[in-house]
Amino acid sequence: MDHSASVKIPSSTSSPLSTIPIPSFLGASSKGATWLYTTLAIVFALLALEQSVYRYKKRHLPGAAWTIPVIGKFADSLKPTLENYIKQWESGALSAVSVFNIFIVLASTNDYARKIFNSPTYAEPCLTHSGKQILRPDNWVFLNGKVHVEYRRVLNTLFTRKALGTYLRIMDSITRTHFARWLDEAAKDPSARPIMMVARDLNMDTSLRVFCGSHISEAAAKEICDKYWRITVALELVNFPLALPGTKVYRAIQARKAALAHLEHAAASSKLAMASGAEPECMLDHWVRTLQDPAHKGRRDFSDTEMAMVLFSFLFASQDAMSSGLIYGFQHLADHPEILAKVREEQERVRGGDYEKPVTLEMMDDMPYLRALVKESLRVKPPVTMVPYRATKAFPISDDYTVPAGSMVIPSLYPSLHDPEVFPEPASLIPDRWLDPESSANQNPRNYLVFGAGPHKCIGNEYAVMNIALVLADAAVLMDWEHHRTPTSDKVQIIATLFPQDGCLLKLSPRQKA
Ligand code: HEM
Repeated sequence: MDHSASVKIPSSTSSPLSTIPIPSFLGASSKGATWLYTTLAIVFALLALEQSVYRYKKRHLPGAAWTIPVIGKFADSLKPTLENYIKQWESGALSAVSVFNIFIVLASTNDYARKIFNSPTYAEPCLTHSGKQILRPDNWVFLNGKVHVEYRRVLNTLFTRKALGTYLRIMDSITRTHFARWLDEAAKDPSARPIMMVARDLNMDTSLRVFCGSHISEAAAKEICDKYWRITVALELVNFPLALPGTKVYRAIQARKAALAHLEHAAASSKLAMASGAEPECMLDHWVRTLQDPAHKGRRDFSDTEMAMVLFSFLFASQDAMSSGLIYGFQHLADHPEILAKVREEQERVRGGDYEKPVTLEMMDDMPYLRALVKESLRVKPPVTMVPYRATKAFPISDDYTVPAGSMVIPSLYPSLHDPEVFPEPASLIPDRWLDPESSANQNPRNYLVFGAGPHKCIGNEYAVMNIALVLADAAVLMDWEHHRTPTSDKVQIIATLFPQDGCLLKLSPRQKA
């Protein structure tokens, strides 16, 4: 008999339930309903838990009272703007956000920023949330404490004055080659064009030749340069959590693998060249030679992979920051002809009118105005606005707040560099503030956080200033450039570092001397 056709409800509920004939379709849907209600209850409980955890961690810090379920402020982190960051910094010395349930504490004051940089027992750099996946978790930059100090001690030998002198010659020659190409292109099409990508290419070419000299082929250098953009665009504060094929992080990891293979090959080639008694011509050669020196104290055995990972960490740390510094250097000089005139005056004095002569370190030492300009340009538009760290344990950052273990804790550099007490007219480009030893800028070196602070402070800071200064000095004597200003020239876009939104449109021509 088909029970579904006629259901008889017994008059007395005393009948055992098992005897009630339940239609098969109703049975399935009530099971489905149970599942549905259970799932909804679990989801609801998880969402409530998510909010409670967020509020528990945030405590009294400024920040949204509720977090958007699951994704939090993911949309903001995909499209970060300087305006939003400034709003966040202005909301308090410490403030909180959450993205994909990663709890983030932002520190805006100089004291808190320095405290994070200088508390290696509580916090370690994590670069971005996916930084370890892109760089590889065994990269030396993730070391901490004594092992980090010892590793860095060896790497410091790559930035001695003697080594910088060798690099300067390479930088000078690559820069001139690129400028000749820029001018050729400009002769064919004299319209103003964005220098964003050509400046990135110049920077990548310079880095690869300084690091690897002729141990890297043209084809390999081109492949690294072409693929590097995939790494840049993956450097969001927090990425989609899984590095699945097609995601930005996945593509960045593939680009890193390709770069590492070429850099390993370069390391092996340098070892062979140095063993055969060749003269050091690049950073790798300097490194191999230093390790062979009987007077060298410390580790001597670095595998090709380890050397490649160090060079990759340098590329990773410098490509975006240097490109940003260069582009704003060009834009600032174009927008301040009076400052460009002073740079040219100094070049004239130091180079004595001979613009073909390669620039030496001694000549650079004699260019204080140029160095002041670079320092100021990096202050006005610091390439890196903040440096993500991770709290390795509960971090009592202030008397009334402890950053929960596992959270991101981010020292912000921008507010210290735009503090009006230290830098009057903070948004204005005033190189002279660095030429007066008594100025508040020079009296407060703790505020100059362009290169971070503490044990992980940028190892390439002198290299960086020297390279940007050299490029701008060569540009000042070899080219004229006119900035085609647009409504977005002064607006900032953040793609890992800061760039003018319109890519900085320049009209280039060979220098017409007065
Ligand atoms: C304008 C250019 C540059 C800027 C603004 C810049 C800025 C920074 C900042 C803010 C940090 C984090 C410091 C901290 O956590 O305290 C850093 C770290 C680092 N930078 Fe740079 N940097 C630049 C160029 C370079 C260059 C050219 C190199 C290498 C040739 C380099 C290599 C590194 C490395 C390896 C670290 C990590 C150091 C460690 O963990 O011990 N940077 N940089």
